[in-house]
Amino acid sequence: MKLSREKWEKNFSEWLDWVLKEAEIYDYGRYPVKGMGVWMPYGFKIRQNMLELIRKLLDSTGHEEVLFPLLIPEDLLKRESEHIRGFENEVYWVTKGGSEDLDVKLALRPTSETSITFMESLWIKSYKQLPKKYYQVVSVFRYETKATRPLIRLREVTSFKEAHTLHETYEDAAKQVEEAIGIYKKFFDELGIPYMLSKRPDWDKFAGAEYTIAFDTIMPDSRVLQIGTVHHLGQHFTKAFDFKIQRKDGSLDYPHQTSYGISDRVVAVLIAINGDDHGPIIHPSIAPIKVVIIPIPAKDEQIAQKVINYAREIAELLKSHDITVIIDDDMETTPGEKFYIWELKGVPLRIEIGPREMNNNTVFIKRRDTLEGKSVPKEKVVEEVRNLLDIMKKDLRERAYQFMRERIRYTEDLNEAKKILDEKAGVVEVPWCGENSCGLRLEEVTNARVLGIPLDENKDISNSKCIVCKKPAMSMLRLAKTY
Ligand SMILES: Nc1ncnc2c1ncn2[C@@H]1O[C@H](COS(=O)(=O)NC(=O)[C@@H](N)CS)[C@@H](O)[C@H]1O
Ligand SMILES: [Zn+2]
Repeated sequence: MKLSREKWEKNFSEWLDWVLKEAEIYDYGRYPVKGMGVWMPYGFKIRQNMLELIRKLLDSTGHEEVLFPLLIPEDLLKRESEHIRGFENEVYWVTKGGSEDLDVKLALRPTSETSITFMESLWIKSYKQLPKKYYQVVSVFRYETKATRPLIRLREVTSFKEAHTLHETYEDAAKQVEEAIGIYKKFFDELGIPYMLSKRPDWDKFAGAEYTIAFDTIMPDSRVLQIGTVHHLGQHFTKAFDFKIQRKDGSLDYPHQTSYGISDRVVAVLIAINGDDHGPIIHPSIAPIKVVIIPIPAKDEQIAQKVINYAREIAELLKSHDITVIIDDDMETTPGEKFYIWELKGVPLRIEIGPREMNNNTVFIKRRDTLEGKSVPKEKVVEEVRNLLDIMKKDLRERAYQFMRERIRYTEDLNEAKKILDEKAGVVEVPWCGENSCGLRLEEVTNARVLGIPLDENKDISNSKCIVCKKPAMSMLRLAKTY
């Protein structure tokens, strides 16, 4: 059975606002600072489970978690010229302490390359200490001037996981970029989040990077959201900090760096990616509640109490097998109202228990994604719940990938590219000569953003012509309407 996705697709931003508030995930728009919201308990748990997953992946690949100060002195932040040029319009400054003016302006970190490189230059002297792979999970602050949106475009990015690595050579750092891409692939795959991998064009790489590789996904409104980025920073920051190490051959040289980050956006995608008009479907990997048990009351008091006792038995059984479950035995609400709220919270499985289930020693299990249900004998409930959660993981991922694939189109006709992006958004792939001028021209003509060169597919374009200048195409180029 397919639930309607009318609202979800046609009015996605209203749908997201409605879900975040009604499901008590994240309260946005009422806290009296623009671009800053409040994680409420249920949402906080989803966020914690998501961060636990990325921490596991980083800790198991030699990364060490650290914590750097929030405030970065002006001269440090401005040390790398490209970096500050890219961020200067987005930096929040602290200029007073109490009633005193500070003699040095302090930035609220927009990201931490400068503070981390500065400290590394005091800690690291030799290639023997390399590679170093640090990460931190912090708030970063960016005075975003484009429309702020809950989780998607914040001014306080509260779940910013930034990794910063240090290497002897350019090649070592390039290998680290590949490792980081692998880690993010595992992370998004485990969460069932579909992604495209593109190398950003030179004019849109991270400020202070050699190159940027980005993970993008297509949201329900068919606009593209950048959900993670990996940057090769070369020696940009180590040169700016005059930070040299002794190399294997005894010479002194600036080490090479990478950095890679994800943010609250991952939670926004998790909530949105498999939603329908009843609400989100929280992926079983990070759902705080895997199963909600809803007792169906009987008229007779006696029987109603027995049903609740039987439901509690089932709950204990699931809990004893480490399945997070809750019983909604609130006598004030009807089963229908309970179905509504728990579908809105996106709990993957629901177990309905009435007098019939109690008498037959069965339970009735319903999937949140298809709302299909089936009766299961009590002794099979643990096995069946585990089995259904695994099936849902697979189905949710496939359904999300199908949604994304349908919105990637290829064309060699500039007008058609413009038409597609205007009418359907999504992603358009076109043959490109590799000249930046043609890429920038494309953005102008289509009023869309170049995502970059695809790294996850190689369509044969050997005899295609650049969609702008008709010279032989060197590669494909992706364009999209983005957040
Ligand atoms: N204002 C924002 N609100 C929510 N998420 C954001 C915001 N700005 C960036 N992000 C997310 O954070 C990720 C990393 O940000 S970034 O600028 O691309 N890269 C860095 O800051 C590098 N220092 C790597 S951590 C982006 O890919 C994007 O998914
Ligand atoms: Zn061209």
